[in-house]
Amino acid sequence: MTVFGTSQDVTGQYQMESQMQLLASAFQYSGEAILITDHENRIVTVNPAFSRLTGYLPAEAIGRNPRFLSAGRTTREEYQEMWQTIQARGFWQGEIWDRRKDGGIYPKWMSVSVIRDDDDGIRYYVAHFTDVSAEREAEAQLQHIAHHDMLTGLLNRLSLAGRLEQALAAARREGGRVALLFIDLDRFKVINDTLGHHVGDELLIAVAGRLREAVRDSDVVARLGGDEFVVMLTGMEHSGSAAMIAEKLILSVGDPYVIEGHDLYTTPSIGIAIFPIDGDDGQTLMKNADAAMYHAKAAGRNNFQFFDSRMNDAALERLKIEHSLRHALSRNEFLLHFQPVIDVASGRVDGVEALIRWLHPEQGIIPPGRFIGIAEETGLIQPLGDWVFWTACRQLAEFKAVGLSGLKMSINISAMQLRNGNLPVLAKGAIEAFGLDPATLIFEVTESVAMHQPEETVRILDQLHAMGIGLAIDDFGTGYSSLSYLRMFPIHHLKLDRSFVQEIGQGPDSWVICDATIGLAHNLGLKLVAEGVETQEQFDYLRLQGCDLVQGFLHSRPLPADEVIAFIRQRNG
Ligand SMILES: Nc1nc2c(ncn2[C@@H]2O[C@H](COP(=O)(O)O[C@H]3[C@@H](O)[C@H](n4cnc5c(=O)[nH]c(N)nc54)O[C@@H]3COP(=O)(O)O)[C@@H](O)[C@H]2O)c(=O)[nH]1
Repeated sequence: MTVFGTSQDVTGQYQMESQMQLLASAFQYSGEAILITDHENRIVTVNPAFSRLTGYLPAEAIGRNPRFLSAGRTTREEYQEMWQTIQARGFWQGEIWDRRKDGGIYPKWMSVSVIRDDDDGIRYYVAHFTDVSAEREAEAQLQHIAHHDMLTGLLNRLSLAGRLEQALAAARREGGRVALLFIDLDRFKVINDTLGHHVGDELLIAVAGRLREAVRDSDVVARLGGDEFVVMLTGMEHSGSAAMIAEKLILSVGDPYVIEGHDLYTTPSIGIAIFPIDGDDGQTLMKNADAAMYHAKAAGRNNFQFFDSRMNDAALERLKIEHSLRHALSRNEFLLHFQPVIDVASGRVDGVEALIRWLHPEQGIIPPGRFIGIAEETGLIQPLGDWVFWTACRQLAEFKAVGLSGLKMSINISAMQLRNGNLPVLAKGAIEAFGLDPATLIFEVTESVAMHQPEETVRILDQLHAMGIGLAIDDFGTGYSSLSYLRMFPIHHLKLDRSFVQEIGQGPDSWVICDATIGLAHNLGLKLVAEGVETQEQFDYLRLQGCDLVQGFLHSRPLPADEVIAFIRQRNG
């Protein structure tokens, strides 16, 4: 069979068609929204990704000018610049804000290209775009993290430094004042160490909220880390305004907190430095506010202090002590002195209180008032307290060995020692190692430590009591004792703080607290020990009121071991 016909080469057409199909699929399935407009910028077509992103179907978009998508956030100038670039270069890329059909606005990253005809006239504009909200949110979050404290949401140290520089620049220009209030929470470490970091964190969040509420929105509140905060005040007429705000912060932060069922208390110590009086730059002001804060701590905490140039010497001194304290234990620089406790009725020495002394190689004897607080804040009180305990027990065994059997040894126990759970084990070890009678050991816990976390204190004191160890509440009258807890503590002694003893004879009501405390102790079946008895008048009054035991310079200062042995032998015969 013969076939006649003509043939034509369709390869080019075929290639063109398959190219078109490929482009159509790319348009159809592109993940990026694509919108094509004609030379008058009327929408000719949109792809499915456009509808998914904007919410508009093709029929709702075609024929319209794309400006209907605008969120109204991109400025007229920005659009003008975009069009100028498109006309001049045939291409533009950038970010603009649009609005979806549902009203939601979003930033989009868009590229616009021009397609020209054979005569170089504009035929189409092709725009590709994607929603970049997620990227912008992530960036904003990173910015937030970089400038804020993650726990409390307050500004961080970095942002504070920036704000401080701005405020100082404005104050220099306009002749204003800037106050920095450096705030450190008193005994926060105890809460953190005893109730755990999650409770400590909640407390910091609550404190941050109170600080924020106590000042104006325009004032800056920042957390530097740990329990350190800074409030920066601007636009003050005089320094008195900073004092008023500090007072307000003390009241607000000092109110009780209820966190995870615990009633918690903390107070702030605040140091104030003011531009231009206390420093000309941010760094100096921060350093001076910090020094003033340490001064507030030293002045009894829960107060504020203005910076004074002499404070830098004190801050330096504190730093030096903290530094050398870290090595003092391994260098064997501590020793114990013992202050006799006198039985009022018999006049005999009933026991002694172990009091630590630091024999500093350059400064000589440093009293505990200058380093116990630092040891508590730095955590060094734990090894130091263990050393005191062990050394006092060894000394008690030596007292017994030289014939002073039955003598009692009172030992001060810090908050951290009380709560870390190790104390009963340590006590058992020492009692066994030195063959001590547990009843000759008396642990002294200050009233504020005991009342800070009373349920926990009861639990630990119960364990020590069960071992036969005697317990005393120290500095009684200076804290805020709840009588119901006092009844629950398995204690044997109340130690009346020396500030009340020293008031005896000083005025018409000077005896009231002494009398009431003696009465309270006896009603609870406890012995009352009066501390700091310095005069015969104080002693006579206390004896008359039925005080059981006294301790003070009238009878003896704290003495080294050999001297206290001689004192007891002479006194007890
Ligand atoms: N956690 C520990 N704390 C301790 C330890 N050793 C001491 N301390 C505490 O340090 C504070 C100051 O103690 P110190 O300088 O030793 O003063 C004691 C006495 O010297 C002083 N005192 C005694 N009698 C008088 C007096 O008649 N007048 C007067 N002005 N002061 C006197 O009182 C201090 C004893 O106080 P107290 O413990 O409350 O009985 C002090 O708080 C110590 O507790 C330690 O090893 N661990």
